[in-house]
Amino acid sequence: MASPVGKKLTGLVAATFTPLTPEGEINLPVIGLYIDYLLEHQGVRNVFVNGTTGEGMSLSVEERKKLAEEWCGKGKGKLEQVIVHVGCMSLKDSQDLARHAAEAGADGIAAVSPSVFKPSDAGVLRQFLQEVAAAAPDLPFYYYHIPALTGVSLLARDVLDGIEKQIPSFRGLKFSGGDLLDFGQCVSYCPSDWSVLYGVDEQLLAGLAMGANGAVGSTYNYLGSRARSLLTAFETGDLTQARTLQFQVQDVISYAVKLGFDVAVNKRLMSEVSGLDLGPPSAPEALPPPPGRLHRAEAPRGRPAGPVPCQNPKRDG
Ligand SMILES: CC(=O)N[C@@H]([C@@H](O)[C@H](O)[C@H](O)CO)[C@@H](O)CC(=O)C(=O)O
Repeated sequence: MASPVGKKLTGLVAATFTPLTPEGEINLPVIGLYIDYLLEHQGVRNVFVNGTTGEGMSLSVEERKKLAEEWCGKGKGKLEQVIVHVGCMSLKDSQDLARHAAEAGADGIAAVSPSVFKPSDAGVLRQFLQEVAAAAPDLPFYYYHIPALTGVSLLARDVLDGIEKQIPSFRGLKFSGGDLLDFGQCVSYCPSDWSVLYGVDEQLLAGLAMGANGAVGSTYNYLGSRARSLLTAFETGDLTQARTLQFQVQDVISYAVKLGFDVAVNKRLMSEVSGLDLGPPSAPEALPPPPGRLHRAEAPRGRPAGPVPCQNPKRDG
């Protein structure tokens, strides 16, 4: 079992999609191929499973367990870190998933805030996170901050206040929001052995400038290679190149936004770029656009028509 003082989580982390059959059942055999694709074509060695992109909140606890087992089992010896998201509306389900992730061999767990009955203040949320983390005390624990989806408008910095005293296994957070004041305050609060991971892929460079140790995001599934180059350019001080690469990522994302960028469109984009059959989104997403649309529809304004500028092993070898 991994120790909470295990390797610091840095670099890119792909927030994985959940492969489904056309009937909506989880499609476990795709996961081994998915891992090979991330490693071989995107150079991404860390994954965040059952999060927003993975539609974790729309899956049953049993489905989430099977997915966690498959990612941990097939990723063993290949991936660097498998972080399993265990957040649920129910504390008991979250604890059950946390215990299960530890048994399955995860390298860390993360949890979002409950979002129907929302915590009234940061202390209440910290208490919830503490009770989840305590179910798997030997695993590094991360807070997953995504206010636009949870509707929980607490500052992440307030959630962090004194959290190390309540959660000895606490090792950082995934910050999926655009408030760079709050993000900077988190960076400044966190000790150097914690990981502060930024989660808005179109603004990664801003997150890095503010001190992010890495990034978790959906687009690193198919733009991972480009985003890695961005990280390298930033680390070597080549801001011009880093900005150019960020603009390219932004072009793809704003193109997808015009197609109604949601999990359905995002998943379809990943299927088309990777050649993996990830299937439909989980209900109740809108139906995805017809196959091929994402590659053949008009290009972003001012750019030549053609496929989105991603590496495509099916076409590019
Ligand atoms: C709202 C949302 O899904 N945000 C994504 C981003 O990667 C996002 O897709 C990207 O920045 C494009 O907007 C991640 O922050 C979410 C994530 O990492 C996850 O799936 O757990």
